[in-house]
Amino acid sequence: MSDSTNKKTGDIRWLLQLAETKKANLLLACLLSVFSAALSFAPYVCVYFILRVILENSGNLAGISFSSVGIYAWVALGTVILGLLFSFLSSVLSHGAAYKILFELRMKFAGHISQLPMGFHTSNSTGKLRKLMDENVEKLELFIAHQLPDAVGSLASPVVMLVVLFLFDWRMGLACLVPIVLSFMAQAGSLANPESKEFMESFQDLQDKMNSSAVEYVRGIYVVKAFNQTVFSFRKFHDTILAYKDSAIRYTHSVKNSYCAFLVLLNSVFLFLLPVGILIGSRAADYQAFAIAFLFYLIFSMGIAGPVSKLMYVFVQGFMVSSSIKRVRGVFDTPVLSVGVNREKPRGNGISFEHVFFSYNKDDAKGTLHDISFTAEPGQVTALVGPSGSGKSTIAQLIPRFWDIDSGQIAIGGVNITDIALDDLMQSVSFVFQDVFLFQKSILENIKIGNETASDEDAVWAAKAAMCHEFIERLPDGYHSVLGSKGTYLSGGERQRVVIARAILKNAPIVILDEATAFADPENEQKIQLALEKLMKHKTVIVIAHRLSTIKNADKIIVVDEGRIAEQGTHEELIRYGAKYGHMWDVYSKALNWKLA
Ligand SMILES: Nc1ncnc2c1ncn2[C@@H]1O[C@H](COP(=O)(O)OP(=O)(O)OP(=O)(O)O)[C@@H](O)[C@H]1O
Repeated sequence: MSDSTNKKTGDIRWLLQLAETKKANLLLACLLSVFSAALSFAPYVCVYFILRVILENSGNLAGISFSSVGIYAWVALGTVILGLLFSFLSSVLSHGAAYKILFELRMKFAGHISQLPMGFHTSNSTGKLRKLMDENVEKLELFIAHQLPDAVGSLASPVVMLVVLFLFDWRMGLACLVPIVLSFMAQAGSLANPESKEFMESFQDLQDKMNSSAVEYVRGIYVVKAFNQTVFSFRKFHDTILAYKDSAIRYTHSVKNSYCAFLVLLNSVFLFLLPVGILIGSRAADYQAFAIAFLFYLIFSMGIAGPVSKLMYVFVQGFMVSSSIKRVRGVFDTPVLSVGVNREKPRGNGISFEHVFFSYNKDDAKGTLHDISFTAEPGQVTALVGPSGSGKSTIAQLIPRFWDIDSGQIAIGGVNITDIALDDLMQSVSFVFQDVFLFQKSILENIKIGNETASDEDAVWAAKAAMCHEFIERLPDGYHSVLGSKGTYLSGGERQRVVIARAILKNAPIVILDEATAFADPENEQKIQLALEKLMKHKTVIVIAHRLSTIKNADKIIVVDEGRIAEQGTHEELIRYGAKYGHMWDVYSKALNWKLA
């Protein structure tokens, strides 16, 4: 689905390709909708025949065969019931197909975005992605379940309507057709209006912006409250709402004339039919035949506006849905991280960086990392130190391919990481971030994210190893306590240890710790350190730490400065060398003494 070959395919066709197994159901739903639309005109034809029976016997009402009138009446009733039944069945089939497609689409969407590089996520806000996954995908459901059968039915309606219009008197049929064509022209003018086109395109952009700023506002509510900001002082949110409102008002103004003309013309069939009818009537040789036809067209003209309005509605919705499809498809068309054709499994757990160059912004000649080369051996701790912004986290994040490098090579167990299947790569690496993220699920489930096939006993074992067991047992529902409910709130240090338990359960051979103990208090830090020791045992460990005391005993210390490796060695070697690390250690030791003094 994400193949570039699909790019050329029409958006609606792309959506229909998703239907796959449900194609037959959708086809049948559309067919039933066509039957239902065609049957909606049948009662009018029956009315014509009833009128004919009545008027042909107008001089002698007693001679009217009520059995033939009754048949037409029953046929009319039967077609109405059958039409409703077809419409109902069509709706059942299309809804069934739509929900199946919706489910598959959401699953594929979630799977796809998890395989996209981090760059995609940093340039697409959470609010925008939420809207895409939620509202835009929902619109596709609306389209498949309602608009698609309606559209097919609505397209069939004018054809049947044309046939019926010219069935009894082409001149009166033409008189009814003229306002319909004129109303179409008026509406087509509005759809072709550059302003309305621009609105259709910008409509979703503005909604996206409103969503993103709403999510940002809610996420930043701590800052808003701490600095006593009001809703209106949160300018971005406020401005996006205003931009949306302005755009909607401008659009309404731009289409109001053509839309009013469309409605007025569509409902003015009488205005065209009456003079034509009078003219024909005044010259009619067979007045009775004329009267029957005229009465028929007068009645039929009342049923014209409904299907035509529906057709227009379907057109407008088609515009909207195609914009939604474009957006969802845009995400699917974003290439996932590529894996070489010769997929290999790592032949060990050592990590090597060879002349790695990387830049977040490909247009920035300065770059972020330059010529990074080092190895991290299995069973050893390799520490990355250096000033803030020097590139330590970036180096660590390149290992699980959060980003792809520009040149050079990163290998695990001698295999280029781009040749390792993403699942294998993810299985090889555990990442413990400074920013802890826990899902609003039970603690047990949060730990089991590390290894979904693990048993509950294993998860409890991991929690014990990560020094979590004690505080989890004290929670209202123990391991089944859902975070954020019934007063289940964890401190920063406790959250950190749950994340370590998750990593212990995952038992990946490579462990990356990004400032894992940065904000812990001494008691928590000791517990976290004990938990980390269990996690790090016999693993290839990469540690990023500001506090040099925590990495003093590392097997290798790599000093990063302005995106380059300045020096590397053990603590003693680097102190003896007396350059950057020596200076950092001096400053750090003085700061420690200063704090104690
Ligand atoms: N997602 C990103 N997009 C663009 N630039 C980024 C991104 N993340 C980091 N950078 C930039 O890359 C450089 C290195 O950042 P990085 O986070 O790797 O440094 P660090 O040494 O880990 O810093 P710290 O110790 O403060 O966490 C910085 O200039 C930073 O602004």
